[in-house]
Amino acid sequence: MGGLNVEAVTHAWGARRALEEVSFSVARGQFCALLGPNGAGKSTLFGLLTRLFTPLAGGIVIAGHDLARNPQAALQRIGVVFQQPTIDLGLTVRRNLLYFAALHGLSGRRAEIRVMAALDRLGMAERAGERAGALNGGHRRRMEIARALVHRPAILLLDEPTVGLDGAARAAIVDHVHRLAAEDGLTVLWATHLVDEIRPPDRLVILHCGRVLADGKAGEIGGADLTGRFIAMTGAAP
Ligand SMILES: Nc1ncnc2c1ncn2[C@@H]1O[C@H](COP(=O)(O)OP(=O)(O)OP(=O)(O)O)[C@@H](O)[C@H]1O
Repeated sequence: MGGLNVEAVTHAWGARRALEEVSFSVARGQFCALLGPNGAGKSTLFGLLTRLFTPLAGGIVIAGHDLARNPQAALQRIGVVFQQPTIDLGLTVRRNLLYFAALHGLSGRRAEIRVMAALDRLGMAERAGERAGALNGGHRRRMEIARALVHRPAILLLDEPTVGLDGAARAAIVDHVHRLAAEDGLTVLWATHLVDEIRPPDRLVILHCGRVLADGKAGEIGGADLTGRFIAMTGAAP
C-alpha cells in the first residue's frame, strides 16, 4: 500500500503510439524520476495517472486502488503538480490552499491546520498571508507542492516542476521533494528531462519514444556519467 503500479500501459493518439506496454512500480516512500526527452510520453502518462483519459490497454494501481475499477479512491490518494501553474495570483497563499482544501471536503479549523502544516513542510509558512502574485517563481512552485499535500496523498506526481526556474530555486525544490519522500514516506513520481535533478540513490525510469529503456537505481544505470548514458540511450541532448 502507498505505492504506484503501472502495468503494461499502452496509449495512442490517433495512429501514433505515445506509450507502448509501459510497466514499472514505485514503492512507498521512494523518489522515482521519470526521465525522458521531449515527446517521450511523460505528459501522456501523467494524463493517464490522473485519469484525464484512459489507456488503450494495461492498468494502473494507486496506493492499492485500481484506477479503472475504483477511480474515486485511487484519485483521492494522489497529489498532482502540473507543468503549467494553476494559482489564483490575486489571492493570498493561504486562501489559495484553503479553496483547494474545500474541494476535498475540509473546512474550518481542520482546513487551517492542514494548510499551515503543508506550507510549513515546504518552508512557506511565513508567506501564508502574502498575495500569490507577489511571490517569485520558486516560491509559487513550492506553494503548489504544498497545495498538492493538503489532502494528505500517498503519492505525489510532479510533471517537470522546475521548468522556467533558476538554479537555486530548482535545487531548493528538488531538495524539498526528496525530503518528503525520505522523511514523510511520500511516494514521488518526478517527470523531468533534466539529469541534474536526479540523485544516485533515486529510482530512475528512462522513457523514450513511449517505451521504458531503463529501470533501476540512478547510480547503477548512469554510473559516473548519467548524462552521457542518457544521451547514448536516447540520442537526446538533456
Ligand atoms: N493531445 C495530444 N494529441 C495528439 N498527440 C499528442 C497529444 N499529447 C501528446 N501527443 C503526442 O504523444 C507523444 C508523447 O508526448 P508527451 O507530451 O506525452 O511527451 P513528453 O515526454 O511529456 O514531452 P514534453 O516534455 O514535450 O511534454 C508525442 O509524439 C506527442 O506529439
